[in-house]
Amino acid sequence: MTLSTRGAGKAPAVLVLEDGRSFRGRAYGAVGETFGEAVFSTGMTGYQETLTDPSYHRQVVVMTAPHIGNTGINDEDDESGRIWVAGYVVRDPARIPSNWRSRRSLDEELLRQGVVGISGIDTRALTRHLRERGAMRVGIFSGDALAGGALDDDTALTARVKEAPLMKGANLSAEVATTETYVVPAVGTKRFTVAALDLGIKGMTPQRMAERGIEVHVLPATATVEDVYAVGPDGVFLSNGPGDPATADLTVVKGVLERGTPLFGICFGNQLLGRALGFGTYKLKYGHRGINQPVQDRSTGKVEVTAHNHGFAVDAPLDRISDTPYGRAEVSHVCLNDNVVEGLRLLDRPVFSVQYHPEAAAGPHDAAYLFDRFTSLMEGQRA
Ligand SMILES: NC(=O)CC[C@H](N)C(=O)O
Repeated sequence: MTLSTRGAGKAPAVLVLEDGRSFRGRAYGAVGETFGEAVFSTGMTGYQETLTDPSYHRQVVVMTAPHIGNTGINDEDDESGRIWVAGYVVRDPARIPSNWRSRRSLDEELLRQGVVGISGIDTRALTRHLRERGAMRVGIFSGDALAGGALDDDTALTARVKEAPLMKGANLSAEVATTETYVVPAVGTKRFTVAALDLGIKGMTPQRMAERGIEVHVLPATATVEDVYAVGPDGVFLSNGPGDPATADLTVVKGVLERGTPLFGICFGNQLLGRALGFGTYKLKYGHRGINQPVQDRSTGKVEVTAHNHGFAVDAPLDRISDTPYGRAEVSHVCLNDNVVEGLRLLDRPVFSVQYHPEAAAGPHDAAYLFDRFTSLMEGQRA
C-alpha cells in the first residue's frame, strides 16, 4: 500500500475518485499511494477510535469536520492494535496538538503506521459529491506515486483506482479478527459467560460487557458452533466488522438461533442476524458514519443519539411483524434521518441486535442500555 514512510511535509498529493473527480492537496501522514472505498464520517471528535475501528478496513475516510488532530494521539483510546483505515482525508489538520493525554501528533502516528493521507482539500465538496453520487472507490497518491507527470494525469490515475477491489462482495472479517481466543475477565463478581464472535470487534465492546459482570471469551471469526458452546456460554455476541454481510458464513448464527441461546449482535452482527432470519442486506448509497445519528427505539419510543459506521443495511419491513424460520421478528430500532433499519428483535426467542455502536467509543452513551438488555435476557434464561 505505502511506498515510502518519509515525512510527508508539504509534498503535493492528489485524491482521485473512480468517476474521475479529483482533488489536489498536500500529503498527510505517510507518502505513497493507497486505494479503498471513499466514505465520510461526520464525527467532530473521536478520530482515534475511528482510525482504529477494524470495520474501516479497506475504507478511505473523509472527515467532514475541518479541524482534525487537535487532541493528538494518546495511549488509551485505540480500539484495536493498529490503524485500520486505508487512507485518511482531512481539510485542515492541527499543526500543534494540545491535550493532557496527547503523546504524539496524528500526522506522526499516520506516518509511523504507514497510512497515506491527504490534507488541504475541500472536504465539503468531496462529501457533497459522495452524497450525491454514492460511496465509490478512491485513490490517494503522493511522492513517487506521482513521478513522471502523474500528478496531472487524472486519466491514468482514475484507471488505477478502478482496478481496486469493490466493497460489495468483500469478505474481510478474517483479515482483521483475532486468530486466538482470548478472555476479558468480568469486573467484580462474575455473573455470566459470553462467547463473542470477533468479526472485527472494537476493544471497548468486551469492556462494556465485563463492566456488567460478564466474562467475555472473544473467539476468532472462523470459530465453529462447537467452539462457541465449548465456552459454556450464557449468551452469544456477534461483533461489528468490515466487508459485505452477504459474503459471511451464517452457520454459527443459525446454530445459536436453533438452540435458543440469548444472542446480541451489533452492526455487522445485526446484518448477519438479519440474513440468518431470511432478510436481505443491501448497500446504502453513502452509509452512516459518525457519532450523531438519531435512532428511535420503537419499544419505548425514546430517541437516542448514537455512533454509526455502516455502509450496508438490513432490508426488513418496518410496518409489520415478519415470520422467520426462528419465529416472529420485528424491526426494533429505526434511523430517524432516513428510516433505515437500525435494530431487530425476535418475539419468541431472547435474540436482538442493533445496526450501530452501543459501546460508544467514541460516542454518546445513550445506547448503553442495550448491554443491560442483554444481561436481562441471560438472567431470564436462568430463571
Ligand atoms: N461497523 C460495522 O460493523 C460495519 C458493517 C458492514 N461492514 C457495513 O459497512 O455495513
